[in-house]
Amino acid sequence: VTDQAFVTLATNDVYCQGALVLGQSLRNHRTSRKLAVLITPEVSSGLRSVLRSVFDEVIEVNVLDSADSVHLALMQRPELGVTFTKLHCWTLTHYSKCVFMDADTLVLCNVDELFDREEFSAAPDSGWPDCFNSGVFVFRPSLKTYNLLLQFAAEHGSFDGGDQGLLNSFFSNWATADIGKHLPFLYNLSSSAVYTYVPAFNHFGRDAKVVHFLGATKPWNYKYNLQTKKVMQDGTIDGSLHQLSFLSLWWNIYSASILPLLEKLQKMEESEPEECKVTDKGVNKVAHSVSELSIHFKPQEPIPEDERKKWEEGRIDYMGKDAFEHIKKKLDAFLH
Ligand SMILES: O=c1ccn([C@@H]2O[C@H](COP(=O)(O)OP(=O)(O)O[C@H]3O[C@H](CO)[C@@H](O)[C@H](O)[C@H]3O)[C@@H](O)[C@H]2O)c(=O)[nH]1
Ligand SMILES: [Mn+2]
Repeated sequence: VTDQAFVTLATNDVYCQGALVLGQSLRNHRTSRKLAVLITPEVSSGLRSVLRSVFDEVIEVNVLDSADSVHLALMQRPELGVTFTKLHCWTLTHYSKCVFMDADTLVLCNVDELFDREEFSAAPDSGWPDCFNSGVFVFRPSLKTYNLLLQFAAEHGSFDGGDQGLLNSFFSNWATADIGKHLPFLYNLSSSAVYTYVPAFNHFGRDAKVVHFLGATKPWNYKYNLQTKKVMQDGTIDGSLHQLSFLSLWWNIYSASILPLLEKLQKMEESEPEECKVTDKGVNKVAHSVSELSIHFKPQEPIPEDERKKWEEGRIDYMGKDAFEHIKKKLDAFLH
């Protein structure tokens, strides 16, 4: 089926890691639909090429690129920036129907049956079940809907500051109008909801189809040991076993399928002539994103506190001791 697609969004190299795992999980479960990812100019050239090896389409959108008065009204509302970006999925009019999935979701099985649903279908939000969660939804691309959404955003904003509030106000009859547009919660199981109703999770959880790592801490923020293949718990993680098994699954896909792609990219970039390396901003950006990940790998010698802090704050000395070569060596040490 070429006129239907799963669509996700990544506005930076870090969210790209999530998008890649999601895309890979859809491939692993043999989706018959196309895979598309929306990116913004901030995404580095290196990660774009990695995205292209998992997705059928990598589509750059600008954070604000609507050419009408709505655009101007939205410019006064910078806080709606990321929200606006998700709305771009309605512009993919070369598809007749799509399923949007957040970059922090993961499919556990083939979910192509979602395309039997109509716009606007979504699963209840675990925090307020009369609202849907906007991490997984079925929609029909349409410039008309897109423009109505922008206009709505400019006029009413979003009650939660994000796309979820906006979309719930726009598709305001979702809660009551048509039960066919209520996706089962199993299609958007928030990993945190697992604790709020443990018996239900124990009873129904085995049928989960999509996990959503909603909230501030994403899978890529946890530590993972590539040797033991375990997500490391060090006190700060409120460690439910179920949560941990979903996290392990995310990291297993990441280490088995995504890290090799990143490594291949690094090798290719290293073989480029030296002048090229210095001038191509993409290389540094990839080094940056890889280093962000590598801080999660257990260092063989403890990193002095101020060094670690520098890394975590993204202040990386590319040309000096944190140069690409060094970061790569560190990665290799954990990979082999
Ligand atoms: O800096 C960012 C932030 C978000 N995203 C994309 O936007 C999605 C939503 O952001 P996320 O961090 O996943 O939000 P959640 O923790 O899931 O929080 C909720 O609130 C968001 C804002 O309303 C909704 O978009 C989500 O669907 C909803 O689950 C991400 O998955 C990405 O696809 C980016 O690309 N870059
Ligand atoms: Mn999310």
